[in-house]
Amino acid sequence: MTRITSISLRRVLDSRGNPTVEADVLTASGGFGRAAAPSGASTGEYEAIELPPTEAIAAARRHAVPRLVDEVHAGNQREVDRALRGADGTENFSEIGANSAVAISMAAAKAGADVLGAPLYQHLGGAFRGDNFPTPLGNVIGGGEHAKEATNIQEFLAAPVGAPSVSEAVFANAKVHARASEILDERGVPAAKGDEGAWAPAVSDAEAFEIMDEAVSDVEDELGFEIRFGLDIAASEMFEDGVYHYGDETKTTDEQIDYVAEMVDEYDLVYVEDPLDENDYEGFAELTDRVGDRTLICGDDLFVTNVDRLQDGIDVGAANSILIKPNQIGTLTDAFDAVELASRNGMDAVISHRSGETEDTTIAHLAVATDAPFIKTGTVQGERTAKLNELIRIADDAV
Ligand SMILES: C=C(OP(=O)(O)O)C(=O)O
Ligand SMILES: [Mg+2]
Repeated sequence: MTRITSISLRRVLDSRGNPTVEADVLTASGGFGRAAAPSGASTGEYEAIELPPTEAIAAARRHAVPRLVDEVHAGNQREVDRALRGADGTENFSEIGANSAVAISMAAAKAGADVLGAPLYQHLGGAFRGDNFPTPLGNVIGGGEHAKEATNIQEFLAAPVGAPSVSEAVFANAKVHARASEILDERGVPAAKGDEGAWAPAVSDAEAFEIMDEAVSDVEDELGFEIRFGLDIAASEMFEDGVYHYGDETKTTDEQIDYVAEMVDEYDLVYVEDPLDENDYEGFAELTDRVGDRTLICGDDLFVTNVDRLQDGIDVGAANSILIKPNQIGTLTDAFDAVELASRNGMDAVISHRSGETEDTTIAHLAVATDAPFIKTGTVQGERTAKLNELIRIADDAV
């Protein structure tokens, strides 16, 4: 029933105005799935390879489509993803591009769900999923690779951990985003927006901490449930010549660990992603040892959704959570394997968007299917609200 009968690939626009790969998958019984690849700006050194979309599409048509059409079943995700890996033949999808691979992998999952008449999260996660919902981590203030002349730290993320429902959490983040804008106005600081819709003011990191703290407290008081915040430091982007660069200032690794540990305690941070360089497993382990009992230390560029890198991290105690971005590794199967390895080792798996996105909503379903404690998918802006609104629909049983 779910035998794949056709795959179409095309270039569509992403949120930065760049082309990306979109895939349509059709099955023998009329099942249909469509998905598009996202794209990172602060990419990890060890991510699977994103090819220019025209090349990725041509290579996938030549190598992958013949191995999939009439050969595999969209309902059998491992079969689909094994065929994609076989067609590519490299470790990092450098032949067909992780962008083509992930678009086909996700479109096949949707086609499989369509045949079953089930929501994607149920197809991916089973009948026992859908009672728990991830807390959205909302990017409110940011800079780094996502905006020029703004904070050094890439993302300041609101985390409405006490929200009674996913819908109230989503609206709480939007209120924190709006309140941050008012505080910036009060301080006379103009702010454009970065790639993910976060405010990108020309303020120091110290001032951004203060603004975030105030915005979160104000909205917490107004709504009456706990809201905390977290960070994506994206430290690999700051690391050069053995030190971390904060504008004109630098920090050694020991100073960086002390700084992050101090911020965790001063601001009661609930989440810290990539506090250290992507090659510094030891530094991650030291920081996790110091503050991992009271916050999530999450590896994004560190693990790149890759089970081998995750296993290396588990072996030395680096981080207590992993960020899952399907396009970092190329298929849903690989992403699920990373989630499973993490959870078998007592680590949380946080599902994430990329800074370049489309209206695709797969990650909302993935977060529910994997019982993720958090999903990182922005706060406002159409390509971000697409996922947040889908979460609201999933909770409402309206997908
Ligand atoms: C979402 C992120 O940014 P990008 O997609 O640019 O890697 C991130 O670093 O977590
Ligand atoms: Mg990151």
